[in-house]
Amino acid sequence: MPTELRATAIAGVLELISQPFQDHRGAFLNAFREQEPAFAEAWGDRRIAQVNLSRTDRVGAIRGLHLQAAPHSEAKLVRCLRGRVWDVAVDLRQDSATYGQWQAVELSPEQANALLIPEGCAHGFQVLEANSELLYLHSGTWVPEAETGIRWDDPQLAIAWPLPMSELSDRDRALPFLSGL
Ligand SMILES: Cc1cn([C@H]2C[C@H](O)[C@@H](COP(=O)(O)OP(=O)(O)O[C@H]3O[C@H](C)C(=O)[C@H](O)[C@H]3O)O2)c(=O)[nH]c1=O
Repeated sequence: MPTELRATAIAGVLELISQPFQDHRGAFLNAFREQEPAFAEAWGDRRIAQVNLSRTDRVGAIRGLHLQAAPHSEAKLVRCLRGRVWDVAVDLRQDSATYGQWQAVELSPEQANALLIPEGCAHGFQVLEANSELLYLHSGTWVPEAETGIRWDDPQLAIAWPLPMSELSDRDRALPFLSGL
């Protein structure tokens, strides 16, 4: 079954929904296939420069909202391998009609979905099930000096996180508000 591509209200922020191949042994999923139309349309001719995994244990924990500043902007394709997360993209492209808007999608292995966060959009997520694990495909390499982001609780964004925030890194606590960018 082909992967379905679902657009959101933010240009370039796309949900990809796949159909795992199930049999008596378990399941098999095409997590990325450059020649499949949905992936070709979503990822285009970007390269896969880096693949990351992260595990976040506590329900309610938030990571983000992060992006790399130009010229190190990168796209991310994010998939939940274990547990369940509420995944958020925030449009920070100055010239975008949806600047300052956010979109969220629940990711889980059961839903077999992934979220594409394009260059210029910040990414973050909240853990809905303990010990949730994410897989990231990055179109660019990590450049620590280019790392930036905005506060998860920015009043201008008013992101409707589903749970009370239970854990946050010191770095994320110190991120600026949109008004401070
Ligand atoms: C992103 C990254 C980090 N690191 C090192 C830096 C730290 O020593 C450690 C944890 O990094 P950090 O606290 O930035 O991890 P997260 O808070 O999960 O950040 C990520 O989570 C948000 C939601 C994202 O979208 C990005 O993928 C990324 O910013 O891994 C690396 O070695 N390579 C990397 O590519």
